[in-house]
Amino acid sequence: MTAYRTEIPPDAVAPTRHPDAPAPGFVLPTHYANCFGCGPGQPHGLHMRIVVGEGCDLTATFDVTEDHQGAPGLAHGGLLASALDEILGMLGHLTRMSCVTARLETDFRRPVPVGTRLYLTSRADAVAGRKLYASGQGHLDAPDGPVAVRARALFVQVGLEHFTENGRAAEIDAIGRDPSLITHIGDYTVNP
Ligand SMILES: CCCCCCCC(=O)SCCNC(=O)CCNC(=O)[C@H](O)C(C)(C)COP(=O)(O)OP(=O)(O)OC[C@H]1O[C@@H](n2cnc3c(N)ncnc32)[C@H](O)[C@@H]1OP(=O)(O)O
Repeated sequence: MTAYRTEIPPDAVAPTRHPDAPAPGFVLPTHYANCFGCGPGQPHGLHMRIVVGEGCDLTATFDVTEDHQGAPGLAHGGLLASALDEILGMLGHLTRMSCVTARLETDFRRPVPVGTRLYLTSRADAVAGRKLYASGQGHLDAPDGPVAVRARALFVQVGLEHFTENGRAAEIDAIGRDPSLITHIGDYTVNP
């Protein structure tokens, strides 16, 4: 059997949904206007609409367009991995862990034609210190459609300095001039 580096370690615990996490059904706003996964500022981005679930889980849709092609009429695999990365990363809204992706393992099970609406799910599986283990999948054209892509991921919790010290100054400064580029939910923002 394959040994995954995203295998959950024995000292991990079940994730806890934060008491102030958004309610089930809440549509998460983009966390950053220029995010490729969810931002409106990216004309060819994924424009994902991510909805809070009942537990530590999320659902989303992603419409695959001609801008997302890898082979003729088919979605690029890296973009499908990006969609999973986005819905997995947004789980931090529920656990209130500001995380970045450390590892993302993706299985591509079926081709995804242009014109497909991909129904994505993600859930937090376990937490071990700063590490959040999560998994997700994408279904073709219906929430219970065939699984086309699935992933397991490890996210690592970071502080705000991860973004302010590593991000390009132009974009960090732009947020200083226009704070609405990043979105807070109540008193909280996941990142940047
Ligand atoms: C709302 C937001 C939605 C956004 C969705 C999209 C999210 C993204 O795509 S984020 C962008 C892509 N990711 C990145 O740029 C991250 C780049 N990597 C880094 O900055 C660093 O390597 C970082 C922060 C992950 C870890 O560095 P650091 O803070 O020094 O911690 P480090 O001690 O190395 O690792 C912490 C733990 O994670 C483990 N770990 C780190 N990387 C990996 C890995 N790739 N595989 C397995 N384990 C890992 C370490 O072994 C360590 O485990 P333990 O605590 O048991 O010793």
